[in-house]
Amino acid sequence: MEHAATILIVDDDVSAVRTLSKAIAGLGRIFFATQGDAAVELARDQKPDLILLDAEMPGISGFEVCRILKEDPSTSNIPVIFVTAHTETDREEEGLALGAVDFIGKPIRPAIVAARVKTHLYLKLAMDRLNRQAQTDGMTGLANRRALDQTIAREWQSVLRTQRAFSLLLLDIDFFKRYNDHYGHLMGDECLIAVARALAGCAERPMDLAARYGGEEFVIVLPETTRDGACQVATKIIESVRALNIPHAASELGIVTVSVGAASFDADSGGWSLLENASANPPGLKFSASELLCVADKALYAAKQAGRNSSRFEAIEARSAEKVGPVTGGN
Ligand SMILES: Nc1nc2c(ncn2[C@@H]2O[C@H](COP(=O)(O)OP(=O)(O)OP(=O)(O)O)[C@@H](O)[C@H]2O)c(=O)[nH]1
Repeated sequence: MEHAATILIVDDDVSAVRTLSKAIAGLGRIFFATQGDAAVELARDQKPDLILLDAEMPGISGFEVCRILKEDPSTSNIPVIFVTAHTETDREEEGLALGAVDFIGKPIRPAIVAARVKTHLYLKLAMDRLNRQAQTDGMTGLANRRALDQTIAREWQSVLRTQRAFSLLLLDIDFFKRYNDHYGHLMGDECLIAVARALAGCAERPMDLAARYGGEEFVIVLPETTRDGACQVATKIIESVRALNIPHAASELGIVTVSVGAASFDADSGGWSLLENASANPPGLKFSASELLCVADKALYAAKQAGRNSSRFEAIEARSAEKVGPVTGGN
């Protein structure tokens, strides 16, 4: 859902803040800072949709604020408009070279400020919408494969840096071909959407990510989660899908079920010893996040072999699947 735009005004002159606020009233929620360091903090915390930034301020200058924000991946996409009395060409060039989208001269002309802010807010919100769409699976609303790959790559870097546990679940709807054949593809799509909704409800922590991997396969990314935690989520997923109680006349189980393969990179799963063997140098590590996904795939295969509607965990080194949690009934 689209949120109301937020605009940060940064100027050490309070009367300028007031004039700018008046000029852009009605275009979004406005908040302000009168110093550069407070502006950086607010931008990181609030992620405004646009910043009107005074170029000359005591302490950290507006140019320096812009440089800091553009170097930080969490704030680099926030458009910055410089507002300054120094409108010489070389100053303007310098500001634009730092990544600002526009340059407005003082004294402030309210109609010009409002028009430019409107344009840049429109572009920012449109870009946000496109980015969201590019990361979302159109049918289920879950993260798509691109978002999944990006998340895994980012989290994997964090695992190597912090040596925090990391787990992946790979899951697949049981006998889904038969479901499509029996009920038709439209009902198949409805089933995928319902299962996806159940999965989203199981990935509860803010850092968890539920994604559609492709077809009727899904992946749950569980950062900072050990093998025990991953196995608990796997069990919860199986129970949640069973609780949907979607009839599946072409399955021996009578209802739609899923099988889950779990893999973890943590102290118990041999992950840390792999890191140590890489002579404390992560680039030397002969193991990658995609290999962890292969381990989860092996575990999923084992769950399918064992009769479906269940989860299996596979350790990195031993590569022998173990049953991770009893799933009662229907099996
Ligand atoms: N309706 C629908 N079906 C899809 C979609 N994506 C993949 N499928 C179907 O999912 C089915 C997957 O079949 P299989 O890979 O043989 O797996 P399965 O029948 O679930 O069998 P097991 O995984 O062994 O339990 C195929 O029939 C695909 O056509 C989709 O977006 N919508």
